[in-house]
Parts: sequence; C-alpha cells; structure tokens
Amino acid sequence: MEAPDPRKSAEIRPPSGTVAGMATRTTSAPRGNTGGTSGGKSGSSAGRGTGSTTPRTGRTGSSTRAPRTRQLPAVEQRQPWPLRVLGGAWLGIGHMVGGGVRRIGHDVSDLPAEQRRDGAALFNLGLGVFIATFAWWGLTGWFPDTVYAVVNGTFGWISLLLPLMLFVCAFRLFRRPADGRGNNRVGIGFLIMTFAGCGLAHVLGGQPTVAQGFDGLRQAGGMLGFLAASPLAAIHAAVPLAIYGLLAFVSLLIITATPFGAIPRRLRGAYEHLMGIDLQEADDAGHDRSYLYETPAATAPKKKRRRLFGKDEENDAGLEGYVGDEAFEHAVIDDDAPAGDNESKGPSLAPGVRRPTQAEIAVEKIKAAQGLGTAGKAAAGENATEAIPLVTPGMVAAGSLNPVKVPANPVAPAPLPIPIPQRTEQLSLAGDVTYTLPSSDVLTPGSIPKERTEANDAIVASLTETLNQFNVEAQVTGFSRGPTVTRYEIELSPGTKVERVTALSKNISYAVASSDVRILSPIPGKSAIGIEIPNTDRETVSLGDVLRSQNARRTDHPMVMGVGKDVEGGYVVANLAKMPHLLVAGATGAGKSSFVNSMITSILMRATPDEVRMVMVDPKRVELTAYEGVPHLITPIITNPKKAAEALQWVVREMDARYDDLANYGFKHIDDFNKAVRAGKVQPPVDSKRVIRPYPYLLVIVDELADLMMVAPRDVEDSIVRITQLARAAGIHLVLATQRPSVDVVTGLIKANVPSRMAFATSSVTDSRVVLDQPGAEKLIGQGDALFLPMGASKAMRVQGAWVTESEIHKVVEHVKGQLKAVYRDDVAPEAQKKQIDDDIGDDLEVLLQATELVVTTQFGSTSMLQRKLRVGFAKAGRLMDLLESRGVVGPSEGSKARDVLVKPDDLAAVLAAMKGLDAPTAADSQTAALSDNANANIAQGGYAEDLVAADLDQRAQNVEYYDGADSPPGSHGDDEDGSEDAWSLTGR
Ligand SMILES: Nc1ncnc2c1ncn2[C@@H]1O[C@H](COP(=O)(O)OP(=O)(O)OP(=O)(O)O)[C@@H](O)[C@H]1O
Repeated sequence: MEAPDPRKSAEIRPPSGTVAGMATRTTSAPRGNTGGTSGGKSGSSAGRGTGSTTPRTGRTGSSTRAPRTRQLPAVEQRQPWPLRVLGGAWLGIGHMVGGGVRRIGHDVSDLPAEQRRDGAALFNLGLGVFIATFAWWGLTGWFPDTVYAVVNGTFGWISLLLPLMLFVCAFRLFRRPADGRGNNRVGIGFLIMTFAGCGLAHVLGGQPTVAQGFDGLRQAGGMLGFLAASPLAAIHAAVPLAIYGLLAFVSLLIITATPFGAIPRRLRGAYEHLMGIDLQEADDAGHDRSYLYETPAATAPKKKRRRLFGKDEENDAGLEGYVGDEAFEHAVIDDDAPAGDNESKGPSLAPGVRRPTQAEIAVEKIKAAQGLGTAGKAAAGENATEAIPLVTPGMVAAGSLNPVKVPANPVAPAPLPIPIPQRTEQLSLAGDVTYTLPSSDVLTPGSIPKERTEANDAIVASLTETLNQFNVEAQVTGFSRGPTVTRYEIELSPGTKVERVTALSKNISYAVASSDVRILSPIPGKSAIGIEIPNTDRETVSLGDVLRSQNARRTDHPMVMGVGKDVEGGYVVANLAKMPHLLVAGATGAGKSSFVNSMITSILMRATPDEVRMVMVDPKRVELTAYEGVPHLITPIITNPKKAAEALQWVVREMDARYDDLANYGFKHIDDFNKAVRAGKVQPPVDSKRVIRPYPYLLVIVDELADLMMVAPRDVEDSIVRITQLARAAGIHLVLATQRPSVDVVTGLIKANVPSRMAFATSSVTDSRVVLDQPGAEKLIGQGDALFLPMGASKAMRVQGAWVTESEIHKVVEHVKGQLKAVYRDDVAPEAQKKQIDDDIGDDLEVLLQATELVVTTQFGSTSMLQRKLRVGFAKAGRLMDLLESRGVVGPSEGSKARDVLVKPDDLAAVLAAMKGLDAPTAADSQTAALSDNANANIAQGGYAEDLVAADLDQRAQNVEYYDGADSPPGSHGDDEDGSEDAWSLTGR
C-alpha cells in the first residue's frame, strides 16, 4: 500500500456533519486505488486517502467533481465563527422543518442525512413566505414596501404566483433533494412559466408603457412583461399572445413531466384521480409496468425520451412505442398491451360475468394501502417513480459516495387483493348446470416482496469494490430486486470497454461468493450492463398473486396462465394460445413439474371445461394425479407412454376434423369460427341434425417427453410435428416437458416447430443450447428459476416460476370436480385390452405372427419350412412350432411328418389379433366398422352435411388405414347407444 501523503490527506480528510453530506453529492468513486480493499474498509483513515481520492487526470466524471470535494472543508475552515454559527442555526432550522415536510403524506423521513439539502429548501420556503406576506397578505412598512415595489415592478401581477412556485421548489428540495434532474426540470419550467406569464399579462393588461408610469406596469406583466411582449406586440397583439400562450403551455408540460403524446392519458388520469378511481396509477405503481416484454420498436423512442424527460417519461415513451407497434403476436401479456387485445380473440364473457368496476378497484386499493404498509402504499399510486439514493456503509467507507439511484419501488408489491373476476357459464348440454370458477381466495397471497435488503447493499459494496480494485471505470447505478435474483446495473464511464466488466465475471463471483452470477451485456433496451446475482434471501412467488395481478386481470382469455415474476419484480403472465406451443425443460428438481402445476391450476381457475379441454400425459405417474377427474380432461390422465403416443395421433385427427370445419365454413381460425357460432352465423345444412357448437381450446400436456420418445420415437415425432405445424389455427396447443433436453428427445424437427421455450436449470450448457439455442440455463439456480423465451422474443426473460401448493391444487380441483363430473372420451387413448401375449412368447411375437401366417396360408405345418422361410435356426423353428401348437394353430407333433394345421385361412386375422393381445376383428371388419361408426356418429350427433359426410368418410378411411384401424375415428366419440350427445362435445358434433 502506498505511503500516506500528509499534504493530500490533510486536504481530503472526510469532513464531518453536514459538510460530509454535501461531499456525498459531489465525490466520485475512488479510482486508481491500488490499495482499495484495505482502504475501503477503513472509514476516514488518512492513510488510504492518497489512493482513494486523488483525481486521475483524463477522467471526465471523477476528476471534475473531486476537486470541489476537497475545497469544501477548506472554505468552511476560512469562515468566521459568527457565520458558522449562523449557518449551523440555519441548517438546524432547515432540518427541523424538513423533518416535518418529509413526514407529510408518504413518509420519506428515512432520507439519508448526506442527501439532504434542507438549507436550500428552507431558503426557498422563507423567500416564498416573505413574498407572500406582502403580495398575498398586504403587509406594509418600508422594507416590505420596497421589496414589493421591486418584485411587483419586475413581474407585475405574476408576482402573486411566485410564493406558490417557491413553495413547490422548497417542497421538492425537502423531499427529493437527490432528484437533481427532476428539480432542475421544475425550476426551469417555473422560469419559463414566469417569463411567458409576464408576457401574457402585459398584453392582457392593456400593454402599458414605461412612459405611463410604473403603476400601469405593476397592474400588467411588470418590467419583464413589457420587455418580453412589447417588441412582438409592435407586429400585432396576437403575436405575443400566441407565442407566450404556447410557451406557458409548454412550461406546464415541463413542470408536470408530460410528453406531448401522453397528454390525453394524463388528463384522463387526472380526472380519474379526482374522482377517486385512479386505477391506472395503482397499476403503474404496483406492477412496474415497463419491462415485461419489449419490442425493439418500444425501446427506440424510449431512449430518446429518457434523455429529454427523465425516468418517469421513459416509461411513457415505451408505452407509446409499444402500442400499435407490434409486428407479431405476443405470448406474454404485457403491462403495456392494450386491454382489449386478447379479449377480441378470446371467447366473450358469458352473461352474468363482469369485471370489477373501477370504483370497486379503488376501494380495494385504499384497503391495500392501509393494510400493506409501504408496498400497499406504493400500490395505491404513491410516489411510484421517486428515486431513492443508494449509499451503503461500504461505499462510505470506500469513499465512493456517488449517489446511486434505485427506483423507490423496484419490486412490484403484492398485487391488489382484488378477487379474480368470477365468471359463471351455462353449460350448453346440461342447461340447468351453472359452472362457477373457483374463488380467488383459494390461492393464498404470498409474502410482501422486499424492496431492498442488507444483502443487496452488501453486494453493491462488493461490486463497487471489485470494479475499483481492477481500475474499471464503471459504477453500480442501481438494482432491481426480483424474487430470486437481483439485477445490479453497471454503467460505464465514456471510453471504458464493456469487456473490462464482462472479463471480471469470475472475480465478481468470488467477491459476492456466488457461482451463479450471470452477466447481461447489455440489459435489453438499456445502455447498462446487468449482473444478476442470486438473493441469499429469495422469495416465493405465489400463483395467486400472479393471477390477481393487473396483467392477468386485463384479459379474460381462458388460456392465460400465471408464469411468475421477472427480475424487475413484474408479474409475467402468458397466453398459451399465442405461444402457440411450449417446450419446458430442465434438470430434475429444477421446477418443471411445479410450472406445469401452475399452468394447469391457472387454467382451472380461469376457464370452464367448455372453453378449454386438456389431455394430460404423465408417464411418471405422480406429477399430475391430483387432477384426475377434473371435467376439463377429455380422457383419464395417460400414464402409459404407448397410449400417449396413440393419444397424440388422436389429436392429429381431431385437428384434421377441426380443419375440415374451418375450410367448409370459410374461417381461418377457430376463434373466428367460435365467434360466428356464438353469433348464430354458422348453420348446419338444412337436412342435417348436427348441432354446431364452439370448439374448446385443446391443451395437450406431456410431462415427460423422453418417455414417449423412447417408446415410439418416429410416431411421436411425426404427430408432434404435424400438430405443431397446423394446430395453432385449430385451437390445439402442446406443452412438452422434459428433464432430458438432449437432441434425441428434443429433435431438430420438434424444436423447429415448438417456438416458445421455458428453460429451468439445466445440468450443462449443451442442454441449455438445445432448449434455448443459447447458453444461460446452466447458470440458473433451480427451484423455479427459469429463462422464458416466448415466441418472437430474441432474448430470454429471467423469471421465477409461480408456486402453487398441493393444498391449493387440492382445493381448486375439489371445487372444479364439484361443479361437473368428468366425461371421458374413449377414443383418445383406448383402454389397453387384456394382455394376452403370454410370457412364453416374449420377444418372438413378430416372428410368431409370420410363422402363423405362413403355416395357415400354406396349410403346411412343417418345422423345416419355418427354418427355411423365416431364416431361423432349428431350435427357434421348433420353439415356434411349439407355440403354434399351444395356441391351437397346429396339432401335436407326429414324428417327422408335418403337423396338422387346425386354423383355416379365413380365421387367420382373428388368430393374429388374438396373438397380438387384441380381440379386434379382422382388419377389414375393423375398417368397415369404423366407417359406419363414423357415419352413425355424424347422423346421431347432427354431424356433417351430406356432402361433408362423403369427404369425411374418405378422410376417415385414410386415417383408419394409416392408424391401423384400431382406434375409432374422431366424430365417433358421441355414438352413445341412445344417440345422445356428450355434454362436452369436443368437436361440436
Ligand atoms: N416456482 C417455485 N417456487 C419455489 N420453489 C420451487 C418452485 N419450483 C420448484 N420449486 C422447488 O423445487 C422442487 C422441485 O421442483 P419440481 O418437482 O417442479 O422439479 P422438476 O423439475 O419437475 O423435477 P423432476 O423432473 O424430478 O420432477 C419443489 O419441490 C420445490 O421445493
């Protein structure tokens, strides 16, 4: 460590008390401190001063500010003692008054002492009161009269407004001294307003001249007004009126930080606020409305506005850029998405269904503000964009006292406890059944998120110190705390390479004692580097909170699910219908099943069985059993991978059937078809008995894709690819989960057709690449920490998955099952027929079938023939012959003679089926029966029009051939003996 330089250390000794407070506003982070570590820990040690505060030449930020810092104590030392006493008294009063002002309304009395500017604020306040005494209250005397003459003579009657402006400035300085940019903005706004006001007052006051005396000027815009307006008024009186009118309006916009584009919204907001229905404000404050998902279009105007208007407006700009700029549909329900966006596509609300009124929301909001402390207050719209300084003890010690700002409310508070809107649906078949969605209080609220903890402060100090140690000219400018990780933002000084920070990743990991540090360079949409570091005190995200969030409530779409919370604390809600298919992957224990549970529970909470139907495949047999029997299921939960593969084939056929309808009735999407059906615009042909109903969305959930791919890779892949390529328009959506995201499970074809991805922690970077096409998932920390890459997004969004407890699931399922009994279709995954393949056949079924065919067709029971024709050895041929005998195909051995064949060729099909373990009839029978079933089904259920039946039969015939004839084709599901329809008629037939 360098030897202390007594001259310098005398100059730079950290001042105490209020002067220290001033120093914090001007001192920059120490640079070039080779002994940074020890210096950083030693408070005001003179010994470390040399390195830590000596300004390095050539640095813009630090070198310009540091000298001022050093001068302050010297100036103070030079002041005579009476001045120092007076100054101390002034500041004492300032602190007293400031203490009171900071407690007004939203309490900000925890403002750090070193940030306060109470002296300046008190000056503004005093001046305002002083001017008010004579301007408002008419105080007389030589001194007030003199000052009044000057003020009034300068500003005319606009001087009446001066106290008001000074009070506002004082108020801001007391409460937000660190918001230099905002304070400057308001100050400049007031200056412009005064100037324009004087000009206007001069014209409106009859344009008095100096020659007419000062009395006239005082009645109008004063001397200032005269100077500002009279040259313009010489052209025409309307000119200064127009110019200064416009200027006054602009000054209003500057003071209120209102971009032009946001004027209507602000006016509406003001109206709602006055009427006590400021929903938007509550929304904005409570849900960190900017960051869920941004298009590049949104970020461009955002940056521009940020420079012009500061942080608050940055979001407005983002909002403007976003709305209407979408080039593609978003899976994520964004804070900024227009409210009606999803509603237009989703099913309309049933009669009796309503959203809470704004008045109700306002009442709830007030309750929230009373009940939830700071978070609740923030939710109530208070002080949402106020910046608070971040000065940590570590930074003070290190001498790096730059005010670091974080949003006062960086983490969205618990959502307003407004119930999820209750909807009731009349199920069409059982007309007297009213289906009620589960009540929102079934899902309990989570804990109130923390805005900032000591752990965060400690990490900021470590990061700052690491940057200093390596002489990287960059500063931690803020952080946003999410439930699992906090993202610290680092801004570089001009001329510093990004690589200097990214190269430090290992040192940063070391400094913060975490191996899961993830560096984002840059943070999408920001000129800053993000360093995501796991919280040592992580929080659970409750699904109830996500579903109660504004994002979820802004749409009634039944396929909307609560995903979780992003790193900025915003609730992430996604529409499964827009994904349109999702791959969920991650190592075991990373949180996939919990995610799938959240997804299913979201659907059960929001959708009726006639809106969404599900097929669940759970080869692990434990994950989804809780949902057995819910009426949203169209088939019992499938646990057998082979049956699951068959179910996928059924889904393909279902999709084809839906496409037929779309094509025949001329619609492009099932939503349009459904809308037309609801509006009564889709009529079956006159002579058809078919009753056309809206198609529900069909959600197919596979909890372990690897198990399916092991059983029938080709079939499963074929079905998945076909479904994913076409099913979007048919309202069929796939969710494929796997803990083995290797290329043999998630094949290239599957990947190419499943555009949305949710990656939980993977065990290797290779797995991460398979899921996301980029590394990152291997750095996740498990337990619901995920990277979400919805369709169309270029960068994955880090989210903490929503958590739903088993008891919550149980309550939801009980409620749902209590509403309606599940009615299963039996053609999706037909019950496996009694297994008749005896153990003695073992792996020889295939060859045994060939042997049977050979023997029966040739009617020649010879072992050597089997040997020859089937190219098997003597022993195997003998074994096959024994098996044939045991199944009654041939008679007993008669020495060297061929055996008697007991089965006639006509019965071959039945025998083969019996061997396969099926009691199916012959293939021909099967096909014929399927076709006639189909026709019956159509007639019984009011099926297709005659011409459609023919086309349908062709189609079915193909399906039957292709799918082996063992399954009933779609459309046959309702062929009940009494010809009645299924309550849940999936295909509407
Ligand atoms: N969103 C979450 N919030 C909090 N904890 C979670 C979350 N998701 C998962 N966990 C924790 O992680 C554990 C494992 O999660 P889960 O069973 O979902 O993992 P998985 O990836 O499905 O594992 P497997 O593949 O072995 O089934 C859970 O028991 C729970 O303790």
